[in-house]
Amino acid sequence: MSTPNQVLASAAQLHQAQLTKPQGSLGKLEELAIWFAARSNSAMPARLQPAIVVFAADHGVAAEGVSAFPAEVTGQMVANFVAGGAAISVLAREAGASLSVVDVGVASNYAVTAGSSAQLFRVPVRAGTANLRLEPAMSEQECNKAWAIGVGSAQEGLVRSKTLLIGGEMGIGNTTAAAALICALTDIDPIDIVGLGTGITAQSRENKVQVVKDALARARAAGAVTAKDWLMQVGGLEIAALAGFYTGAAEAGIPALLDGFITTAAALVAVKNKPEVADWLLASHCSDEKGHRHALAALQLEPILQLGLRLGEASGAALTLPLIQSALALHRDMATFSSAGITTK
Ligand SMILES: Cc1cc2ncn([C@H]3O[C@H](COP(=O)(O)O)[C@@H](O)[C@H]3O)c2cc1C
Ligand SMILES: O=C(O)c1cccnc1
Repeated sequence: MSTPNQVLASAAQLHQAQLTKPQGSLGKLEELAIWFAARSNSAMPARLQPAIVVFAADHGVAAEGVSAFPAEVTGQMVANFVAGGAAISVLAREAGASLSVVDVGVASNYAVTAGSSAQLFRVPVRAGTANLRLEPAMSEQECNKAWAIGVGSAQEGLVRSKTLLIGGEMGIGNTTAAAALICALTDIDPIDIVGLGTGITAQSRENKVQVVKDALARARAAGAVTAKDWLMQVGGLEIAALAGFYTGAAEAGIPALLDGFITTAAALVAVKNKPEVADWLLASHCSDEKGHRHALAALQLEPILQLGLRLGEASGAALTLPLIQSALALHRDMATFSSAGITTK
């Protein structure tokens, strides 16, 4: 796996010091330019070519009443992504990012219209996971298959010539799976991680906490130890694909921008499985889902934005793109003190 280039980072830092502004006055934007310089082939990184890939799958645990919406919404939203009407459809267009949808396990039938705004790949590993409260969400083989689809999505034609990869997700019930994974991999109590997802009531949340506790106890008794063990026990097919996606991005030396709670849970799995993946991850925002900030802290990631979002789909990552592109444009295009003839002390 390649590592970020510290020589380019130092060159970028020196360049920042010469731009016509007080030192450090562009705050986090300066850090972003230096971060990308270390991960591109140049101290002056070009405008990013972002690719958004949304992984979709269903969750057997939806039968436990853990979501405010029925499971069929997963497939219906896939159709909405393809038709161009979802939040991520709009935001991808605004940001000039390509949008692809990968169905790794949607259980319901859904119809897609021709003349689509997003490319759809139907490669279901199985029709949704099993109910993770009662049994392993998937087999080891299914988990590896979903993971491999994610790796392939980060390395093959889908993202050719792209310089920033963004993973998104759609899967009714997936905040339950993500919460269980975060608890398992950080040892934080479900009370502090389980949130309201699509907007369940406080009473439903109590049930959701219990579902996560039961799943963790069951998986622990079944001998779950490694990140991949936990992923097959209490994860989801789209979460496995996302973990593979981040791993594939890191292996290809392409930075990946995280979105919300679920993508961060997948990143945690990828990093616990292979710590070097962390070098290629950037956090876009901190969502309103209760445990997100804990998951980001476990990855030692600082989010760029906090807008009270709780949507997923890659929406928070897409919203961060204009800021990142601006950071790079400032780095490339601002005058230096000497070129502008501005005196310093
Ligand atoms: C219409 C609609 C669009 C969405 N887009 C993303 N999610 C988000 O909500 C789901 C997770 O929440 P929970 O665990 O409570 O089911 C995921 O599909 C996530 O991507 C949506 C949810 C709905 C209902
Ligand atoms: O933070 C997220 O990604 C999120 C939160 C609630 C529901 N769906 C996604």
